[in-house]
Amino acid sequence: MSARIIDGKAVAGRLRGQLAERIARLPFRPGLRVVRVGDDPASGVYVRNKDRAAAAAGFDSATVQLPVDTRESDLLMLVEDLNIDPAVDGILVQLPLPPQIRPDLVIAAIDPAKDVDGFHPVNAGRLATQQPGLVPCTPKGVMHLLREAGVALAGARAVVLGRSQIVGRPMAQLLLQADCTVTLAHSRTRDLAAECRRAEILVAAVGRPEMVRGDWVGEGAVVIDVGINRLPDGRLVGDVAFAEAAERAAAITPVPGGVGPMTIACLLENTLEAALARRGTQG
Ligand SMILES: Nc1nc2c(c(=O)[nH]1)N[C@@H](CN(C=O)c1ccc(C(=O)N[C@@H](CCC(=O)O)C(=O)O)cc1)CN2
Repeated sequence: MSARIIDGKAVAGRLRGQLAERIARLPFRPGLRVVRVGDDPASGVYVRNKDRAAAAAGFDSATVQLPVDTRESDLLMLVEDLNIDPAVDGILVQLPLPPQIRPDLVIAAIDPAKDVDGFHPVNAGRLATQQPGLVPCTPKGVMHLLREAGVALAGARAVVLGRSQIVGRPMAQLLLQADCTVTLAHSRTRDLAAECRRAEILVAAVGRPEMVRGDWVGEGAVVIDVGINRLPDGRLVGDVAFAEAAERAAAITPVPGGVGPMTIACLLENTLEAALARRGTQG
């Protein structure tokens, strides 16, 4: 089998276009503030991409750049300022943070109504209890992709590889809400390859370049690669060995051009949702 490519770049472009049309009809511009601490080069690319996409869709977007030796207390004060700023609808603190700053503390300091990353414990709890709230952008983007690709979700055996707070766990919750039968596999799972092979939908989110080999993929599976790994030679690869997996999968996302652009589009979608919810309007 040679897999159909699920084009995240195209789906993200359409979603951003729809958001731009909705924003053009609003009497205000939703405000997004991205906070970047330090100069991690990978984060630099993402932050620039976010800025560009946000501006093109009509958001009032700005990045606050802080030095790498910023104190945790100073970052917490900035978050508090953004929490009370009426022009700000969405706050995103770019991860990873330097070691002197505890990410959990910073995430918990963000007003849940402005937590467009969906990482705050209140939003994580809402997702786990099926209440409306802001949903983490990457798993939300994966659900958009699966639906756009026409993948039948109800009853499907889905395996999520990776149990991180920001991708694996919320991903499993969303698939469960869509009536998949979900397995959350991780580094302590016995016989990971066999577990993955049973999946009709396989979502790889481990952050290990090309860890998922072709023989980990069941014939006809849908493979979603969340990993974005920069190799020493400069190439960007996912968590899945693409060419091998594409031989067996029915459909697969590429890296780049798969889940990454969807993360950015869903950040914008969350910012619009947060802006409308804060004003008590549907838009
Ligand atoms: N606060 C957050 N920090 C981080 C998150 C997050 O969701 N919230 N996720 C990742 C990085 N990330 C978003 O911030 C992200 C990474 C990559 C892309 C992307 O579009 N990648 C492109 C390739 C870009 C390139 O050439 O390097 C692609 O896959 O096509 C978007 C978002 C960690 N931090």
